Amino acid sequence: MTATTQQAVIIAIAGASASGKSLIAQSIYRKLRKDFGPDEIGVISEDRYYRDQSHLPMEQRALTNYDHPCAMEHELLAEHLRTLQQGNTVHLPNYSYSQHTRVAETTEFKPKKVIILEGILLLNNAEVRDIMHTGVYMDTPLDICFLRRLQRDVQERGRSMESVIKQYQETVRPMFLQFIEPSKQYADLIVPRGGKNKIAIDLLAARIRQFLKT
Ligand SMILES: Nc1ncnc2c1ncn2[C@@H]1O[C@H](COP(=O)(O)OP(=O)(O)O)[C@@H](O)[C@H]1O
Ligand SMILES: Nc1ccn([C@@H]2O[C@H](COP(=O)(O)O)[C@@H](O)[C@H]2O)c(=O)n1
Repeated sequence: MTATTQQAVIIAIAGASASGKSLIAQSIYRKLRKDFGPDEIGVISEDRYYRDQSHLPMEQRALTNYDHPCAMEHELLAEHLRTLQQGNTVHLPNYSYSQHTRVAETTEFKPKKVIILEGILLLNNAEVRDIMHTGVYMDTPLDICFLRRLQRDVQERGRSMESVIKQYQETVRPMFLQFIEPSKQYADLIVPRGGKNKIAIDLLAARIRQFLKT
C-alpha cells in the first residue's frame, strides 16, 4: 500500500476489562482472514501502549493505576495509526503484564485496509476517537467481567487471587465508572453479553467485509 491508496478503516472495540473485547476482535479477524489474508486486516491491542516503566523498580511498577488514561501512551498509538493510514509500516511495542512494562522487542505491522483496535480506554481518548471510523462498546455486566478477569489474570497473567481482588476494588472498578462506562456515549454500536455474541460478530464481520471488498 502506498501513501496515495485508500486510508485504513479503523474499527475500535472498547469496554470493561474482560468484557470480551479481545475475543470478539479475534473472532472477527479469524472469520475474515480466511477470505482476505493478513495483509488486508489486522488487530492491534491498546494494551501494547501501556507506558514503558523499565526505569522503575518492580515494587513501584506494581503500584501504577493501570486503568487511568495516564497509564497509556495514547499519543504514540495515534501516531502509529496515522502512520499506517499514510501507508507506512510501524513497529508495535510489546507489553509484559508480569513485568508491568514493555519488552525490548517490537512487532512489525504493515499497513492494512482494515485495522481492528481493542482496548479499555479507546473511546475515552479524543485523539484516537478522531482517527477511528467505527466505535464499538462491549456492554457486558461488570460482575461477569470481574469473574472472567479473576480467572484469566490468575491463569494467564501470573497474578494471585488476592492481588486481583485488591486491584479490582482500588482501581479497576472506580476507573471503569469514571472513564470507561461514560465513554459508551461515543460508541456507534453497543454489544450486550460479551465476546460470544454471534449476531454482533456476524454484523461487524459483514460490515468490515464491505470495506475489504472496495
Ligand atoms: N461470552 C463469553 N462467554 C464465556 N467466556 C467469555 C465470553 N467472553 C469472553 N470470555 C472469556 O473471558 C475472558 C476475558 O475475555 P477477553 O476477550 O480477554 O476480554 P477483554 O479483551 O475485554 O479483556 C477470556 O478468558 C475469554 O475467553
Ligand atoms: N501491568 C498491567 C497492565 C494492565 N493491567 C490491567 O489490564 C487491563 C486491561 O486489559 P484487558 O485485556 O483486561 O482489557 C486493565 O484493566 C488493567 O488493570 C494490569 O493489571 N497490569
